Amino acid sequence: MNGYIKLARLPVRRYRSHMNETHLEIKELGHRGDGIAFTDEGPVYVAGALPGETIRVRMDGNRADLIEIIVPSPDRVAPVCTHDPASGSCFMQHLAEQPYLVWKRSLVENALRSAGITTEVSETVAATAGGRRRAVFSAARKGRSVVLGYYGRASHDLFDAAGCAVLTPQIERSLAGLKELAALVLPKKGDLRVTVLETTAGLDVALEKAAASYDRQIAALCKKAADLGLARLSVNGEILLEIRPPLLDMGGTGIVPPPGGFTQATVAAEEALAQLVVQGAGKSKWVADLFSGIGTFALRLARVANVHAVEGDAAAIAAFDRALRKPQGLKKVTFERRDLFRRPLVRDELEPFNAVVFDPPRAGAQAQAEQLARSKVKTIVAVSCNPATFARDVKILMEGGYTLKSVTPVDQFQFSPHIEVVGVLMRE
Ligand SMILES: C[S@@+](CC[C@H](N)C(=O)[O-])C[C@H]1O[C@@H](n2cnc3c(N)ncnc32)[C@H](O)[C@@H]1O
Repeated sequence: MNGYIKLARLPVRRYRSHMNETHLEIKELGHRGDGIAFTDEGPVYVAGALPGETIRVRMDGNRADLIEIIVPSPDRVAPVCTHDPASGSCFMQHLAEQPYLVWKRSLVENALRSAGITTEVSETVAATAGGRRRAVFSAARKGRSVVLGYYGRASHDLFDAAGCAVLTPQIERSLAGLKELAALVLPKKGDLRVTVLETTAGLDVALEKAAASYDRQIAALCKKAADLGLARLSVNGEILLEIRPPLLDMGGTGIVPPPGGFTQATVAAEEALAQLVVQGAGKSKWVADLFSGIGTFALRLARVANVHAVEGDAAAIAAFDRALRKPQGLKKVTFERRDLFRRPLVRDELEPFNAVVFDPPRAGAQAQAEQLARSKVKTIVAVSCNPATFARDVKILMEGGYTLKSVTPVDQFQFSPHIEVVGVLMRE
């Protein structure tokens, strides 16, 4: 009778999950960073587990929650930050640096293999030194307090970013003040998007999805921004305060990016990618830089070649235009705003260029790759943040007669499953 009462009082979920406990041996690391065990029922994915480990888990369909590590991997290390590893995208803090960089390279190798491309992939360039100078946070009310941070992995739980180990020290130090700033304009529903960019003039902060009534807070927002020593503050696309122009140095050319606009997340990655791009373009006299953003590559390429930059975002092109108005010692630079998904540069338009660089968003550049595959352009440098669409686009180019000369992964989002990649192709 006593036993029955005890059992009846057990929460049903705990009782059930106890029944689902089992042991697994992890054999592989998946592309999202999960350990994979192979069972009679198929593969089982376990977040936080590493190949070679024997673990006790609670099964949940083809996933399992890690309860205990019975035999740890020699590659397991202590996480560098105190946050729950499920917060943000820093899932891979438990893997030592060397096997981590090898895993990152395997993400590119596997994507190429899936597209039927076998090629040597260079070692991953670790480009995380100095920390993330651009970070996008969410801010929302949680009970009585305000949280400024990241969403957990596949969850709606917002984790506070305080103490985040992957940010630049300046951004990390500013988090408490930025939270106070965000609290002034939190929307009633949903969350505030807070983009922070460290520039040579200080932090450039863009708040988006702010409460429509933010007008009433303008004085308080400006005071807070000045107290925090921000270079610039924008709310819902409107620049409220610019104490100093938030300047970035793009290989010797100064540029003020649009509020909240795209930049590479770390200076180290920007420099590594740009170096691979400039090297890849080689001695080409005329280079097209497609999906050029604010000119991260174009401004560096223009030191040695004539450049035509093409970008879809009006604010990015306007910033690029402003940067060009100051004498910079650059070769001839032209630009156009154009939607390259709908209207890629066609074969005849590609004719004048000896080299083409493209760096599209995650969706890739299929339409542009199809045009390039029919072109006579000698050198193509494909830059990507998505190995799957990179492989698809490279395959299109190879089917059009290009030879893949090199593939280099660049790690800018430390501990995450994200990887940048640069491929150089030539028509021989
Ligand atoms: C990954 S970013 C690269 C930007 C730049 N190369 C850099 O490194 O800073 C991709 C760029 O493609 C632009 N973009 C997105 N869709 C586009 C489209 N359909 N046509 C043209 N540009 C587009 C974005 O605005 C963004 O600037």
